[in-house]
Amino acid sequence: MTRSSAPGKVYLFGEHAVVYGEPAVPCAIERRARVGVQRREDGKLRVHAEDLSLDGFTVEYGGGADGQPDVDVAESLVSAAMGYVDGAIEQVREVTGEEEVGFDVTIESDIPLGAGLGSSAAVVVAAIDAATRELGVTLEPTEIADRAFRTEYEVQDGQASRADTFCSATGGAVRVEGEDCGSIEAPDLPLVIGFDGGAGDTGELVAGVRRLREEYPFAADTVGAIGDVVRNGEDVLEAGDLEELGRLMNFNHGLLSALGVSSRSLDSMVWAARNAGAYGAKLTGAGGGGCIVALDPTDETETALSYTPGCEETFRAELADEGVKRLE
Ligand SMILES: Nc1ncnc2c1ncn2[C@@H]1O[C@H](COP(=O)(O)OP(=O)(O)O)[C@@H](O)[C@H]1O
Ligand SMILES: C[C@@](O)(CCOP(=O)(O)O)CC(=O)O
Ligand SMILES: [Mg+2]
Repeated sequence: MTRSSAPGKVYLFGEHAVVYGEPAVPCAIERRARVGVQRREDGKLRVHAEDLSLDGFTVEYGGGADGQPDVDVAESLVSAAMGYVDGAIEQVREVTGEEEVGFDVTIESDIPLGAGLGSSAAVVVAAIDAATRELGVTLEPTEIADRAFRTEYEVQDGQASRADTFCSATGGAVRVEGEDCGSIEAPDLPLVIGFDGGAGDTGELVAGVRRLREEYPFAADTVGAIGDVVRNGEDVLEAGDLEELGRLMNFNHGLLSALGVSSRSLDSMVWAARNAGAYGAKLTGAGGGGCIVALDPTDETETALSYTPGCEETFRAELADEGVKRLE
């Protein structure tokens, strides 16, 4: 068994707009997905994902008579849930040249699913690293990031940026603009997360923004305005000015809201954080439901969020300096 872990992330700025070539700044956080992989001689792929919202299930497929998963839930649910792992293993087969190889894959994750903390990228990055090493191939984090991006790109129907996967593979704070990905310096950020217990469908939400952008020139301008906020934010981040950083995060949230990707519970949590004195707060990731990120060095935001209807969980997030990690 070969095991790897990879971190989730929050977006300080730039989600959605990054899909259209604007810059974005995600930061890796110490919540990880751990993936264990063991080679199988029969060419099948068997995935055990305890934490998946499908109630902990095991699927076996790839070598069966009809190639269908052997599991007693709707096919569409399984393919939605399995797309990322399946895609990661396809990348491993391609890069190692072992086209017929099978694996037992076990996934454990502290990252809520579909909540904007990048669980998909963390699972894909950790799976690619563990499975390639299981076959005796060690890839550089940038190569893992690239392969993981291709997986997200396919699962999200050709609508994905390199931001989540690069951030998860390399760790720390990163800046992504199109194919340009690099690490940046970030001060110690007092990140507080609020989670509404729900999830959004990344593919659907990205497609919704794309439609708006095609239909309304001012929606395209809104995407461009997010890019301007990010460009401003980069300088402010370098200067370590948390108050201004918070103001820009608030602005970024408003623009995302205009693009239709916020929700009632995300907005409630954002306002609870602001009223509690946070420097700023915004949704993180694809939106539709899931998590917000706020900046607050005091306990006020966490306390306020714990009393906010619609907020199921709140916690402080530490920046993860390390990206993909090789375990034992
Ligand atoms: N613990 C896990 N086990 C198996 N698959 C997972 C796990 N966590 C996430 N995934 C995959 O990632 C998908 C969620 O990704 P996505 O919709 O992009 O949201 P996010 O990346 O914000 O968490 C899940 O539907 C599933 O396919
Ligand atoms: C909306 C988007 O910018 C970020 C999605 O983040 P997440 O999967 O919700 O964590 C899509 C992308 O960059 O691929
Ligand atoms: Mg994702």
